[in-house]
Formats: sequence, structure tokens, C-alpha cells
Amino acid sequence: MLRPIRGFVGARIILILIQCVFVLSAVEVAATVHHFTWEVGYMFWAPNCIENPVMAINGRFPGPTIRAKAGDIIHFDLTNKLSTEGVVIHWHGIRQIGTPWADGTASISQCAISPGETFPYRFVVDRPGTYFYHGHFGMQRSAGLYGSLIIDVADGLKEPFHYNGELNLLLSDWWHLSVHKQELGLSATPMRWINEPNSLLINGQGKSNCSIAAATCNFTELQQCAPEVLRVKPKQTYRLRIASTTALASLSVAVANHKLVVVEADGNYVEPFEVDDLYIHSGENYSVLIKTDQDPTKNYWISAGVVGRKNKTSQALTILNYESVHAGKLPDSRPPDTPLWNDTIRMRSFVEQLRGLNNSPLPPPAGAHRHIVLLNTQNLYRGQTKWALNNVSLSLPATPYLGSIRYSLIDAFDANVPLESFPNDYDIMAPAANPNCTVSSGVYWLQINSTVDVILQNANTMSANTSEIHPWHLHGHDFWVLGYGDGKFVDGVGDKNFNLKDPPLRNTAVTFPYGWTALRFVADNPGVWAFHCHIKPHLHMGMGVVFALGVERVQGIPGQALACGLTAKLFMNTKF
Ligand SMILES: O=C1O[C@H]([C@@H](O)CO)C(O)=C1O
Repeated sequence: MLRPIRGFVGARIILILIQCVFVLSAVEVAATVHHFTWEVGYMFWAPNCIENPVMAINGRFPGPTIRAKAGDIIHFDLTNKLSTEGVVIHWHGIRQIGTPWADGTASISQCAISPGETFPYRFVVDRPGTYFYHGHFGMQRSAGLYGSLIIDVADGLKEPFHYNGELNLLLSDWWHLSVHKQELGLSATPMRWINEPNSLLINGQGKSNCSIAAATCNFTELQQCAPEVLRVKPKQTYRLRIASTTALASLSVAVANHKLVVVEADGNYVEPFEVDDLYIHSGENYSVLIKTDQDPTKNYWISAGVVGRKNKTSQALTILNYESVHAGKLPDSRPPDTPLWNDTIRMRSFVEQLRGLNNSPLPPPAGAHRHIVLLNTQNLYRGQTKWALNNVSLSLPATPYLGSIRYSLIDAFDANVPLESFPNDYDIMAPAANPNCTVSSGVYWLQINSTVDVILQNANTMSANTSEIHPWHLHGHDFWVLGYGDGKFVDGVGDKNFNLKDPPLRNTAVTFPYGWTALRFVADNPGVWAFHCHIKPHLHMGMGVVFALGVERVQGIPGQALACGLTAKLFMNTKF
């Protein structure tokens, strides 16, 4: 008779214990919520010692560095204090799983925030890594709207490598020509190109005469442009987090006398490999480890120089300062030389060394449901210079896609679906016989959870014997980089060499002149996502496409994201 009662009591005790464990673990895993109140406005600032208007966040350029742990929730209330421009901020590398409306892409995920208004960005940073944030409206990134976003591993977890300290390098390029003049010039007929940057900046600072006459470069003065000194202790391992938010420049980064061991690319761990210098293109992020094992009575140059385009800009320099040495003591050797700007073979061999770390997720091996080939060409549209994919140059609509697709407002954008390939006889090695393209806001519709292969096919520009580098960035997803090739991609040949064994996962990958790059991703994040060249003027000239998938599943779009164009009309009488 007692047995069932004992059993019942025992079960109750076990239940209470389970509940306790559950409550405890719930407390342990409860995500931290970080609240940030940000104001974006212009200020006068002299990033390269010459004063210009700069976009700042809470009066700071670059914007504040955000630091959180994987799994944390971030709340940004972003108030637009620009008197006459809209603004948005994109959290580059954060996939926005379940929150596509927080991706911060004007005309795609949300309406630009009007002057005086506040937008609530709320999202989870689900994965550790080195990221950054930046403006994604017009040319605002080039005006200085950016900062670092660093996500540490969740409590109780460890990185797969060891280091004693961290240094942060946020790289950018800087023009004296105002972004408004840049933007107007790019849309003018004929186009006025922005030309090469006046300076390269490390953490927003780029004293311009350092590399010309290094001996005159004072590293200890308090100037807005004085390079930030990076102080280290000898005989330690440091993690350098390097992110490039350049508008145009591809860069080579080196630390004199020190080897770099690459361990992370775009928030994904890679099989470590050692290099003398690191190639980094716009939109890319890396972590490298360095050992401070050199003569501790000296300082060493850290340099970033332009590659990929004919170099007309001085290197950005700063100092790796061994702590017992005066920060102002200049290194007694020259800064590392930037590799030849057009050594594509060396540049490609760098990215080909990137391999996913053991146990990284692998691409579905069975092949893709969808195979999209995107030929990128430089074109003309009514005399304006454009960039196009399969002869279509992207023009963003007045009503952001996420809202218009979610609420079936099909008149909000071009119903024509863009092409999935280009004519077989197109000669990628020469300027197009007919340079004219069309302009469209059409989208690529992807089946939710389908596997998509994209071949990025590079080609000649409108000038003979010229083909340029383009770093392509995907929003909302990472992709596997399956391979690179020269010339035209041939179906059944190029794919024979796809790396399905250990391809790196990332969100930005480069196409080399006259070559192709093959990517695979699983379209599993409902939303509308941009996929575009991260070179700011190129996106402005139409070099991007838009992917839409599973939008009917999207929940919780804040009213402010819909308060423009046709969605505003639809909700005119609705209380948000
Ligand atoms: O889009 C571009 O335009 C110029 C040049 O092709 C025409 O001036 C250039 O270098 C680009 O990258």
C-alpha cells in the first residue's frame, strides 16, 4: 500500500529537483539585454588632420565599439539628428535570425529613419566573432557612419585558440570630397568618378604625412588624426581583430617583424594558417594572432596599404608599442612594403588558404536546388555609368521590400524577375559590344530552406583590358566559398573542383579580375536580403541583387519600418 505513495512522493521530489535545475539553468542562460541610446549627427572632425564634416554617433567618430556575448540581446534606440537626411544602421555579419526588419538596409528591410525620429533595433547576437556596423543608405558609410561590433563567446565556452590580449583595427578610407559631391558625381551624366581615397584610416585616424616622412610623425600628440598606439607586453599572444569598412580600397595589412596567424573570418573559425601580411577587402573581417616575441626594446610598424587598384594613397600606419619602450619612439626599420597592387595570384592564394575549422558546418553535398550565375558588367543607362548583373542594374524602390512583400503590395517594385544567367557567347574578356543595360527593382524569389549556388562571374569593364575586384556581401546568411577560377565559369567543369570538404563559411567573398567565385548557401532565414558589391560607389551604381524568401513567416515588423511608401498608405489608419 505504501509503495505508490512513496513513489508519488519520490516523483514529486524529482519533479521539484528538475524544476529547481530548470530554474537555475534558466537563470544561468538568461540572455543579457544591452540597451543603447544613440544619436546620429554631423560634426566637424579631422580624421586625416584636415577638418571636414563627419557622421558621428553620440559625438564620436568612429562610433562606439559595441561588445556583447553570444546569445545576448541588443536594443539600440537610434535617433536621427541629421537635419535633412534619413538614416539607417546595418549590423554587418549579424544574420538577424527572426528579425529581418532590424537588418538596417534602407528600401530593403525598413524605411529610412526621418530626422528627429527614433528607430528601435532589437536583435540577438547569436554567434561570437568580429563584426562592425555601418550606415546603409546612400553614401553615408563613406561619411564615417561606422564602428566595431565584437561578440565574445558565451559564458562557459572557449574559443578554439588561446590569446592573452586583444587589439582592434577598424580600417576605412577617407576622401576630402564630400559624400554629397561623391553621390552627385556618381549619378551625373557623364559620371564623375570619386577617384582614389585621400587617406586610409586605422580606427578613424590617419595622419596623412606619416609614410612620406615617417620621422615627422608624432604618435603621442593629442590630435584627432594622430595614430592610436597599440600597446603590448612582450612574450604574449594577441588577437588582432581586423575589420574593413572601406568604401573602395582593398588593403594589405602587416605588422613588421611579426607573423600573422589567421584564425577567424567573418565570425567563423578557420583552420589556422600563417602569413606575413593579410589581404582584406571591403566588408571582410578577420582575427589574426600575433606573438610579441621580437626585441622588446623596439617599436614596430603596423601598416595598411592599397592593393587591387593602382595605388595612389599613402599607407596608414600605426605603432605596435612594446610596453617598456616610449610610445613615441619610431621603429628603426621601414614600414612593411605593400605587395604589388596587381598581384592577383598572390591575393587569390591568400583566400584559397582559408578552410573551415574542423567540425565547421559543411555545405549540403547533394548540390543545389538553384543555380544562379551573375555576370557583373559596367554599363550605361541613358548615358549614366552603371554596374549590372545579367544586364540589370539594381534601383531600389520607394517602399522597402520587406513590408511590400509581407503585405502583398506587388505594385511597389518591378514584377519582372531578373535573369539567372547570361548569353553563352558573351565575351568576358572585352568591353560589351552594346554597353547599355536596363534598370530594375525586381527580386530573386528563393524557396525557403533551399540550397542556392551563386556563381559570381567577373568581366571586362567599359574600358579595354580592365577588370576590377569586387567583394560581394550577403545579408541574413553566411555562404560557403566553394572555389575560385579564371575566365568564364563552365558548367560541369568549374564545379568539378568545388571544395565540399572544408570550405570556409563567410558573408563576404571577393571576385578577382576576369575570374569567377562560387558560393553556396541554404536560404533558411525568412526575409528580404541584399546581396551586393561592398564597394560603396558600385552599390550606388546598381551592383547588387535582392533575395526574398519565406516573407509570409516574418513577424513583428515595427511600425516605423513601414512608415513610408505604399505600406504607410496601407497603415495610414492603423494605430501602431
Ligand atoms: O565604377 C568605376 O568607375 C571607374 C572607372 O571605371 C570609370 O571612371 C572605376 O575605377 C570604377 O570602379
